[in-house]
Amino acid sequence: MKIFFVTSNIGKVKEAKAFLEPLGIEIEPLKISYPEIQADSLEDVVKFGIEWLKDRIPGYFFIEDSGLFIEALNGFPGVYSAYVYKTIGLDGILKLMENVENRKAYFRSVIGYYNGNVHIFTGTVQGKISYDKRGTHGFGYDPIFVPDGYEKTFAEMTTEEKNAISHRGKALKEFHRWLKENLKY
Ligand SMILES: O=c1[nH]c(=O)c2ncn([C@@H]3O[C@H](COP(=O)(O)OP(=O)(O)OP(=O)(O)O)[C@@H](O)[C@H]3O)c2[nH]1
Ligand SMILES: [Mg+2]
Repeated sequence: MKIFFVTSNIGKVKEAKAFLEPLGIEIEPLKISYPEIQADSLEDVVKFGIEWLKDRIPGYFFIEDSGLFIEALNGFPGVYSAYVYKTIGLDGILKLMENVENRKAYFRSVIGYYNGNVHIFTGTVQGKISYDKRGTHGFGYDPIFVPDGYEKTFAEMTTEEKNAISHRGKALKEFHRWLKENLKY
């Protein structure tokens, strides 16, 4: 089966393909930008996005909204992660975290799939903000995020290694489980 993935982020496409294509689900990326509302939760952003997109996409599709939530910053950048990444970037976050001992943070991913109805799948990974940027793989905040139980950042992992433990990997796993049960492919 083929599903559209509406996103402007090729890093997300790479991860979704690495996860779902070996399972027999073809992913076709569609770079259509949709409004991302200023909401309190990633779920609300995803639900609004689906409502806006559903009559514009020629088939079943999903979108994904994700964010980095830093404990010492009361959850910032959270739902604003993309904007903060584009403005102050990794150096800005490291600067905000200078002399901050509590490095705890988590990533959250919310996938919304539309097949006539909306289905939501989520994943979280706990970790820490590093003191400097490390690694060249991945995208976004990967060079400054160290998942719990590891010494290396997400950017020092291969796509497969990251998918096995990441927020998006967990959400994709839930999504795949649902597809298998409901489509019997
Ligand atoms: O280190 C990271 N590891 C990840 O696994 C990850 N996933 C998302 N992000 C960043 O968090 C923001 C999400 O915003 P976001 O969901 O709106 O994505 P986006 O705008 O890049 O693409 P899209 O909205 O077109 O799909 C963006 O700045 C992403 O770079 C990540 N950073
Ligand atoms: Mg976005």
